[in-house]
Amino acid sequence: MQRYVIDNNKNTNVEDFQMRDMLLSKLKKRFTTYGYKQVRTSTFESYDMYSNIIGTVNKDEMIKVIDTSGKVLVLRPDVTIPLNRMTTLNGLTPDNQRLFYILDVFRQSHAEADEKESTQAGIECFGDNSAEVDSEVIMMAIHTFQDLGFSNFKLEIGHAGFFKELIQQANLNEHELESLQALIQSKNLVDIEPFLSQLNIDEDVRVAIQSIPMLYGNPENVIDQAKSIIRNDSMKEILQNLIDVYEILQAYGAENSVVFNLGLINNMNYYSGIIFQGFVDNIGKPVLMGGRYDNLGKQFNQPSPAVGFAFEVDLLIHAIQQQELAQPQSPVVDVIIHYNESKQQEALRSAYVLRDNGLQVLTYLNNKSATQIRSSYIAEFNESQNKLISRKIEKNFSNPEELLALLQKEEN
Ligand SMILES: N[C@@H](Cc1c[nH]c[nH+]1)C(=O)O
Repeated sequence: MQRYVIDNNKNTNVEDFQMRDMLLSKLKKRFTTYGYKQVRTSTFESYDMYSNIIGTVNKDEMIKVIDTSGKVLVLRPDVTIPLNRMTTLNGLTPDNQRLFYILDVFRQSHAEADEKESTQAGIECFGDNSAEVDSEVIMMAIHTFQDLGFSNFKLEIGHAGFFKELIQQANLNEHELESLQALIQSKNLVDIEPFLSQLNIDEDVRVAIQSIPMLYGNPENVIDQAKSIIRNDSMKEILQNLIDVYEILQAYGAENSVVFNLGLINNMNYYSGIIFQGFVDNIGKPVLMGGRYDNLGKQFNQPSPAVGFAFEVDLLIHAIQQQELAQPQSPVVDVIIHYNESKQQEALRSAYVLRDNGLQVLTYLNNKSATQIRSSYIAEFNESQNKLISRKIEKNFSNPEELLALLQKEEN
């Protein structure tokens, strides 16, 4: 028989779903405490928009669909771009400056052809380009990592402009630039030197570029080292921006969670300022990416400073499972009611009252087996008595209201 399975490992079971739901509610709660409001964007986007915008997802990685009128669409490959378009076109209001989303994005890289769909939980903050906002956004990411129980996570902070400024002085063609970016990204010190020597660039620019992969680690050390390769005022400003952000992170008490990496290069090319990636143990890829992208709005004819990030939810789940950070399994329901036929009316009325008060209830006639299902309480209705049982108590009650009162008292 044909097995119509497209993506086997995406068929998650109920337990995985519950754990995912718990994770998402933690993320939502945290984002909300920083004043962010949830939004969504359309699943279908115009292919033309993505192909005309500079610095977006690689065209080959987008998943295209054709609608009934023959128009080419793409499945949402990124959320930052449509949200940026939405806010720049609608104009900034107090309500749309701080937005968050939990949405699927669709991309298919050649390296990971099976992965087409992943969930991102992200935030975007529009309308302010201060170091305070950069730091607050980074702090929010750190706070979220802490909520999820990761003890050993790191945020690597860099700057999209630092590398770009240096590179401009080297006059590389597109192909050379791509190769150099790949070498720097993989910190391939062995190959960088010969690669740069065969290009026609100034000696001191070459030495400066060569030192970029080493600009990694303790922020204070990196800042000191970077000072020695500064070549113009823009680079000086960039370094000052990094210093400012670091000082504010120190004020938050978050300095131990960050390292500086001036060789950091993010996938998206729309970044113009500070950029960052988040890492946890045993996951070879960043589980979080973000940064400042002040120039993206200009492509919708409306400049708008903005900064944001997105967590890769599927990678987070993988990490949580690996590190066994998920809480022990919670009861499936609050109360299981067992009843005899003679007590049916009383038992079902009790179930109604409890459910009406927000409790999760399952009912079983004549002790029909429900032993597999975990519940915090069992309520028994039989000829002789009505009894509420939990690990801690065993108490009699005579009507639904009394049962509810008992449960409420126990929970307080
Ligand atoms: N959209 C980016 C993440 C991001 C959100 N905001 C800023 N950057 C990505 O998919 O990598």
